[in-house]
Amino acid sequence: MSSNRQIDTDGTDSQLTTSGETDEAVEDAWSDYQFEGEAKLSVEDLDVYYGDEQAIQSVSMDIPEESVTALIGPSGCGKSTFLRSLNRMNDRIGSARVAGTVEFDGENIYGGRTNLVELRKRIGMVFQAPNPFPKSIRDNISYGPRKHGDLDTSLLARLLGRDDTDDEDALVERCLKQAALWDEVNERLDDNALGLSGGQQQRLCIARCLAVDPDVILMDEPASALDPIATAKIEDLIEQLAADYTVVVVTHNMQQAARISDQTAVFLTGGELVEYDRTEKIFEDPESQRVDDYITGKFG
Ligand SMILES: Nc1ncnc2c1ncn2[C@@H]1O[C@H](COP(=O)(O)OP(=O)(O)OP(=O)(O)O)[C@@H](O)[C@H]1O
Repeated sequence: MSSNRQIDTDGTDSQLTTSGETDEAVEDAWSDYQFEGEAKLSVEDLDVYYGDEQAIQSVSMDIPEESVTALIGPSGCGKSTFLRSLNRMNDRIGSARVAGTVEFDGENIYGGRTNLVELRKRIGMVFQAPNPFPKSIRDNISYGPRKHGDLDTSLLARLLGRDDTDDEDALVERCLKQAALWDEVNERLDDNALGLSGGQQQRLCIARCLAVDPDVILMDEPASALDPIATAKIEDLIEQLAADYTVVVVTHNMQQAARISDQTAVFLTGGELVEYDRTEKIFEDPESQRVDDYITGKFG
């Protein structure tokens, strides 16, 4: 990383990097966020590499249960990589290599015994672009539980008197209500999901994620492709979900992080976690000068 020396107004000198960030030694205390209650996820010394490139550097942080944690930082600082490492989605990228531990309810998900299907059922994911299946609204919800063997509405099940159609109806209604979509779609559950608006499709994807009963929902910029009204609905929904679920959300939108999250982690260039604290503290009185510069728009 190249840099230019500059003299700050307080007389100290510092380095300006090519990204516009001022070089500053990161203090561990800035990311040692203390909270009441249990950590749902506990990350310790996490490094992620793509080939020889390191995208996440020695990140440690505890994520409290039943709350919203926002991950913010400039483009390319590793937010999505970090998010994907929380349910081992990086395993799907051939060049990705992960070191360190991520404990989920006290169990290291990178230990040898992890069942990835079960892990991703309990730690679900919602992506930037809504990606419903090209199936009916109902089938989008029941697909996961059917696949996991929790719902059976087949002819054989009917013949054997073990038909779960009533359970399926109840599940579809519960999930669509939880995702604040029921009132808009309950008359057309058998219509193709691709006929919904972008915002409705994203809420359907959230409902689909809820259908397999997760504990944690990871969201990667879930509203960035949506208009302001659809975005507001997703933001309200995220806040409501935090009553029952642990939500971790990557966002480029700092106002959004400030509105919806309980705690905010700021990643900066090179995949470092620079500061992690209550959202109010991060936005009103951060410890790091670099975080202050980023929040006030001096770079990023
Ligand atoms: N599949 C991949 N293969 C190789 N390098 C990758 C891959 N995904 C991400 N990277 C690299 O890892 C670094 C972190 O990327 P990542 O997408 O995690 O950052 P980000 O903060 O989420 O960025 P953005 O805000 O632009 O989405 C970048 O240098 C990126 O080029």
